[in-house]
Amino acid sequence: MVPLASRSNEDGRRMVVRMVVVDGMWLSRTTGDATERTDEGWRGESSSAWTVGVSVGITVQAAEVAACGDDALRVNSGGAGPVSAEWMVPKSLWLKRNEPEVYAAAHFICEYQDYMNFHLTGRMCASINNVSVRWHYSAERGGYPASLLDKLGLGALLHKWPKEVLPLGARVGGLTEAAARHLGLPTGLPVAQGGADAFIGMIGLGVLQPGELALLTGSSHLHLGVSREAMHGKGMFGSYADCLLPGTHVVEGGQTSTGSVISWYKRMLGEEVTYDILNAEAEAVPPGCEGLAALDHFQGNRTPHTDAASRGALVGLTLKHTRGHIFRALIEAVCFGTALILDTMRSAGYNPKAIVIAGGATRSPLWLQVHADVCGLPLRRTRVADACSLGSAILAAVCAGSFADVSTAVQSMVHVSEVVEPNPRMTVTYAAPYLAYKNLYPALSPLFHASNNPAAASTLIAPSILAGDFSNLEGEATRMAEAGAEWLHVDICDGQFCGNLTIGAPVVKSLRSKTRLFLDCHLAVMHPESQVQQFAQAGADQLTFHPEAAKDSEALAVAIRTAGMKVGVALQPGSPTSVALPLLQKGLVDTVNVMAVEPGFGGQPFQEHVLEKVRELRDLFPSINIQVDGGVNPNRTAKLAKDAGANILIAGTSIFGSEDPKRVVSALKQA
Ligand SMILES: O=C(CO)[C@@H](O)[C@H](O)COP(=O)(O)O
Repeated sequence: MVPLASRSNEDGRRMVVRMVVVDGMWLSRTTGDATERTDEGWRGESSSAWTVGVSVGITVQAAEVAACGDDALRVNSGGAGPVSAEWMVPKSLWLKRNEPEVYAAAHFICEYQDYMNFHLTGRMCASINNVSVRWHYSAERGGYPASLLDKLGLGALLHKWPKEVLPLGARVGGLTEAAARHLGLPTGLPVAQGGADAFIGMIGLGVLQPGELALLTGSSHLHLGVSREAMHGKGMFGSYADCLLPGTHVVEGGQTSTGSVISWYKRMLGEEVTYDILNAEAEAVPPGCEGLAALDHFQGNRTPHTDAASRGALVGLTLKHTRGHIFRALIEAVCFGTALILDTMRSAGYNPKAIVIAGGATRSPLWLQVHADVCGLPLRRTRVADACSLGSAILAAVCAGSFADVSTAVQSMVHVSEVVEPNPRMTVTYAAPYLAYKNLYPALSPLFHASNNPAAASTLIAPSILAGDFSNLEGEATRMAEAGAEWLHVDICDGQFCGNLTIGAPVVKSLRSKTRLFLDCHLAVMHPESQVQQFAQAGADQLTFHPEAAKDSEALAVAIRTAGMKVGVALQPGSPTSVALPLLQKGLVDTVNVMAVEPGFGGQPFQEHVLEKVRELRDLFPSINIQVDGGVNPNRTAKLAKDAGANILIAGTSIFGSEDPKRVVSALKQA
């Protein structure tokens, strides 16, 4: 008998957590009463399983992982993040936080694929592909990411993750008797190590050489390029060392909605309108669609902007545009999105020379040609359209000994069927519409973010609780709600960034349970990145920080948004707007807090020079929230702030100091 960590069930029966399985989107655990290890593996059946949806809570842990700043996060957009909630480390962190007993008792934590291999062969091992791509593993840096795990308090994972990591096509083992019986296959049949579908698709497309890029198309586009060197950069994922073949690296980009946008449009037009009709109409439309541009972000953008709130758009419509124009504009937008991903990879040092394409987009000659022309690169198609299945067959053939290695097998089993050459003249023609496409996201992004905030158009009042009675915060919050305020402004001061020491996340958590007001938490603190998770868990609605105090403002803004809060950026009276502009231009900010007093204390005089910043910001960003904070009163300064363009007024003394806060809130709104 092998002793395993165990605990008791409610009914007193001993329950053994044998392993926790990280599947693509979920977490499951398998438990069993039998603990005997035999030559065939663990004896005993799974007796229960649970699953946890990614959306439920792992996003909070994903943001926490992204914010920890470890060097292993270079594969996440060069360290700028985010980290996907589907990846191993955030899921493990979720488990530790939410199911600490299961985490502690788990003997193995692994991928579903490792779990299947374990049941097929009795051997617990991981795939080099999964661990380099989704577990922050790097053979050249010592394997599993020990320092990242250490920072997150997850050091124990090093003993729970599989000890062995096998290359693609390696023999995991032979089918156990039980597995062979279950599957109706011979005992001992070799089981080959595999990996994530799209990466195995690279093998099926024969994309193994540096400079080659696989474009896997379907409802979304995935761009996977092979590189000789490691390279990391903003706006792309990877590179992942050895995830395909030893000694090479893979860079990753992606578009969330591509084929899905095309099929959405066709669906809208009814069944009688076929793709052949639409392709013919689109072919008759000149490149650039006579000024009609589209944005393909119907379900957000994966790279390079990594913005789940971004949305699709059609811009430049006139009465001359036809359904063929719109169809072509959508096709072009998807291709421009791919070109932008390739340009982003180029700026990180990766220079693709050829694209090998698979999937639905290959069925439209027009779409193929636009891809080639816009990207200025030849597109190769291969004989077997299902690249992922062929890739698996290649790995099986290598494992069975039919070929010496993956490269040799690819030479025999993958065949190019067609090369679509770019037309250099068309590549030049597309330069202007491509530029128009690139300008769409920065121009529209504030709208997409503001559309989450329908109240942005009218004046909102945010009483600053700093002027309230701290011995009765529930009563003060209720008083402000009754007075007609929509938000409650909470100043978090650490005694270092500013002179006062106020309150932190635990108090916000208590307030959250007592009020439905929008909790607008202003971090006037050093190291704001360390506070994101606490405030998300406390129930803050918006988290505002001072860029000067942040290690990486962009990463912080992404982490706040990923954690489910609105992003605020605060400018002290002496801070220029340039401190916030890069974040605003990238659409990462919901609210700018223009402080009219020094942070830390209420009751200071209003500094009128800050109004110039409000005017400048309102001109540049018509849809964002602009707050003016401090010294705001109904007599004079509220009107100055509103005339300059503020739509949220933060006022402490004038509201809490009044015997009739309702009258003051109403006067501030009407100022
Ligand atoms: O952020 C601050 C101070 O740090 C402000 O929120 C003030 O607390 C506003 O209060 P009054 O100036 O209206 O008293």
